[in-house]
Amino acid sequence: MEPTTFVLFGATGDLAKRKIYPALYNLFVDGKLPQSFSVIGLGRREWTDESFQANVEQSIRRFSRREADDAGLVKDFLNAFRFCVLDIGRKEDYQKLLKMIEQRENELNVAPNRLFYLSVGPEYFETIAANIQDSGLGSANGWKRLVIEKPFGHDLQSARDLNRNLSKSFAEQEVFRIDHYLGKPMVQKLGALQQANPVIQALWTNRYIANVQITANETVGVEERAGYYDHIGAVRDMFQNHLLQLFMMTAIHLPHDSAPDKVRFKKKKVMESLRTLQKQDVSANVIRGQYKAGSMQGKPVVGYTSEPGIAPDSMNDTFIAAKLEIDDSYWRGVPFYIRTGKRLNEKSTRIVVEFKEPLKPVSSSNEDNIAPNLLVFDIGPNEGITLQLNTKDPERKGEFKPVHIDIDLQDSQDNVPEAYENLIYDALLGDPTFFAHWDEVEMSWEWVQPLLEAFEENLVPLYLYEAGSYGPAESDALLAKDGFHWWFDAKPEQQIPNVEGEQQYAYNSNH
Ligand SMILES: NC(=O)C1=CN([C@@H]2O[C@H](COP(=O)(O)OP(=O)(O)OC[C@H]3O[C@@H](n4cnc5c(N)ncnc54)[C@H](OP(=O)(O)O)[C@@H]3O)[C@@H](O)[C@H]2O)C=CC1
Ligand SMILES: O=C1O[C@H](COP(=O)(O)O)[C@@H](O)[C@H](O)[C@H]1O
Repeated sequence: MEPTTFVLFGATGDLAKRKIYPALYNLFVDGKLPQSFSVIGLGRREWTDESFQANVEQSIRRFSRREADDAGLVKDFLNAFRFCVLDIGRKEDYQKLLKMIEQRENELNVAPNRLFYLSVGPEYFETIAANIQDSGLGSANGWKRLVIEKPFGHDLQSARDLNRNLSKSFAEQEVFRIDHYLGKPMVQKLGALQQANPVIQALWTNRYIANVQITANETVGVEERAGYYDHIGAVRDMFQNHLLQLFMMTAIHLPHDSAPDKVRFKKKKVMESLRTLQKQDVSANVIRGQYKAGSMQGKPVVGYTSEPGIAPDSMNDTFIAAKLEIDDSYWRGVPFYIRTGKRLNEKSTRIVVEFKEPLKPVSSSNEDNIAPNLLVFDIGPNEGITLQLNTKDPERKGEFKPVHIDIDLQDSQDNVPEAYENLIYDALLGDPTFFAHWDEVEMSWEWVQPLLEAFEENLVPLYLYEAGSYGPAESDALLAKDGFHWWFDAKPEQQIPNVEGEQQYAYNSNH
């Protein structure tokens, strides 16, 4: 890996503390940082190198996956960190930064490869990019990269404006747009599972698949982020980015050679074939919800509009479910149901692929128990892959019963890199595969824009759902219209027959 100077805007902030420093430390322990590596932290706070290093040390002790108990190792790691007081709007501060970086590069005798990581509010992205360009920070004789956090725009127009402005200073191949769902280990495996398994490849079409369900349910409410969330809602916070990225990663058909350009090209193809919704069609295909008071794990919780900082008459969405259709030869006729929300019954991010049931039309009475084959990718909080098949139950007159084959990934999970580790590592390597290309971002906003307008104009009802439930009943009805239901919601009538204690096949992925 090439020598790199990691220039971190927002080095005193929450994201840096909780995610970036722990990720860097884990990479360091795993020998995945460049031999020659410096971090220059930036912020307005009057930190010194020493106070910066002390803050980083606290962060890695508290949040990193790898133990920070080897004093020598921790010292070596912290030695790479320097701090520069900088106000994003002050041009002269960038000259000071340039001198400091050049001095570090000279000390270490390394090429001026600079990775600028913007862990600051989106209102600063354009100013920072322009100042990097104007100050000469971006015109040294090495590579430069820009890593930016979400949100990338507030709607289609603002995203386009932002992109146009950033592209004055950074070319598309230099911009690494983080979507942390793309860094999740199971999401990174989706493509490989398809590429390396002809069985999956062969089944990945409308000939065999009845529908696909993508869920990202959360138990948390708005937390302390009222000011941010009340203007954003589930549609911008999760759906436009994370959920549509999961959708693309599920629907792509990958060639064996998965060079970054190919993956991105295939994702773009999916978005190009995605049937667009007109504003007036949104309410038939999209369910908008907001949580009301309820209970979470037996404890009462307030409704969204009673949360601190939220207007009592807020119409903001804390839940969204949508039916998407892809108009290409692979997926025509296969609905993709996508949902996400806060204050739901459980934290789970999951993709369920439900297969068609060719046996059903010729079934006799003892086949009533036949459940569809399902392929389930659990993305979080636990990773796993499960295949639901049917077998015969010798104790019940040979009735059919479903069994689960669990691909048990638990043993190997203790040391699985976290999303930010994967993404920072890729950014250091310059591998853009798991970052959002502008085309994907733009097409996601294009699809979402009619939803934003329909929400704004109240063309879509806002359904209230009880905190601790699985969202509004209308989200169930969205699937019921097509003869389907959400899998794995703990509603008794929708549960698959209990297979506990019955024959199960467990394969450890290490075997
Ligand atoms: N926190 C999280 O879990 C997540 C955050 N994000 C995104 O990451 C970004 C950062 O979030 P987060 O760390 O939570 O935010 P914080 O509010 O905790 O930190 C903001 C950072 O920006 C710096 N900053 C603000 N204004 C200026 C300025 N004028 N000049 C220089 N530095 C400035 C602050 O430094 P100082 O005060 O020292 O000037 C601070 O380091 C945001 O875009 C957020 O949306 C994305 C996903 C998750
Ligand atoms: O980006 C965001 O993601 C989190 C959920 O992330 P996860 O990795 O815990 O699934 C969400 O809580 C937050 O509102 C959103 O901004």
